[in-house]
Amino acid sequence: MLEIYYDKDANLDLLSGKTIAIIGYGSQGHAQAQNLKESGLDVIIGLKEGSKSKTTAEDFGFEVYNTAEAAARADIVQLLIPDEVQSAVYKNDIEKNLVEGNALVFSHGFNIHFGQIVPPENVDVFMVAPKSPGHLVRRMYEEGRGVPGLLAIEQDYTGKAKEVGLAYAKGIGCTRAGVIKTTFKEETETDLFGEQAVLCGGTTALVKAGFETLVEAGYQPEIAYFECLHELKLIVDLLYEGGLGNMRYSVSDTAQYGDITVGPRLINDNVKAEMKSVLEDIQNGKFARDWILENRANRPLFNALTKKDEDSLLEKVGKKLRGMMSWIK
Ligand SMILES: NC(=O)C1=CN([C@@H]2O[C@H](COP(=O)(O)OP(=O)(O)OC[C@H]3O[C@@H](n4cnc5c(N)ncnc54)[C@H](OP(=O)(O)O)[C@@H]3O)[C@@H](O)[C@H]2O)C=CC1
Ligand SMILES: CC[C@](O)(C(C)=O)C(=O)O
Repeated sequence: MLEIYYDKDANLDLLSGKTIAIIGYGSQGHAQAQNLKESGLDVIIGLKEGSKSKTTAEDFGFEVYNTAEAAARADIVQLLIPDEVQSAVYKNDIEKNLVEGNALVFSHGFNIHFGQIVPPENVDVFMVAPKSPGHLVRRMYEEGRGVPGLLAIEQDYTGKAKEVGLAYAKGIGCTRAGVIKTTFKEETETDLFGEQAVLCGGTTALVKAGFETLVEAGYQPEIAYFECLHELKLIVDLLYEGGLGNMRYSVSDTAQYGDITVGPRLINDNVKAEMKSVLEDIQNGKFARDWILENRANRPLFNALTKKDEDSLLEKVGKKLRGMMSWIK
């Protein structure tokens, strides 16, 4: 049954007098730390020796410690470093500094769900996962808005993990938009599926295929870029604001006819069967194993495929055209 929580359901006072260590000051780390601080909470930052993020965190007024010391000083330790390094950092710096009744927090369930981190039984383990890139977690909070989030409780040693988790979600602004209760398994599998099949992988593959089809047919790359990438943002804004109906209200009837008759020719039963297979690889641990091994091998596939896209005509044309639009950072 759906459990969804808003500001009125969360009590920030549960976090007063507690020190929250944010480990990592990247996309999620800077956003969650800054939002929590502006929500009136006591936040410190934990970083590795020689971290590039140290000065940025200090410039915002944070006290920065090495990872182990930050964990030792905190009641609540939120791991916001990349998933692929969390297990080693946890083993080296965090595990020995957790004491009874502390909370270990995540924003994605990968390492708990796939057994890469096994916390002691005498701490709370929960997840507050914003459904948004970190920079928008921050921007929306600053604008008095918020992004939705998910809350999952893996261990409730203190008996207060859910209330503390909701307070944390309120501190970063997620209860303004709605926080849904889930499990580590559901968050991990749906998040990986979403980023692979739709949000990142599905979208970039669709954009590239559309751009290449037009360019290979002899059309100007700049027009193909505006059509297949630039305008996508404007269409997605309409979907975000009011669903399919809102987008279809704003586009021409000609576009809507093409949308409803031609879209399903492309995203057809074969694509859905492939999506199912992608989901199975997530559920059976194949994707997790591949990603862990890819990192142990120093990312040969990750680097080669990223470089190929960086060198593509789509990226070169986009850079040139965006350079003419001063409002795009
Ligand atoms: N990115 C996002 O928007 C989202 C992320 N998440 C989850 O949030 C968590 C954090 O992800 P994200 O914010 O993308 O992470 P980032 O890649 O942005 O994290 C960068 C930070 O981690 C530090 N770091 C990098 N490598 C190491 C290391 N080996 N040891 C110690 N510190 C290190 C960096 O230090 P330095 O500056 O020195 O390099 C920097 O402070 C993950 O669990 C992710 O799945 C969940 C929802 C969305
Ligand atoms: C879509 C990518 C994401 O899952 C996110 C921003 O929510 C991520 O892990 O970065």
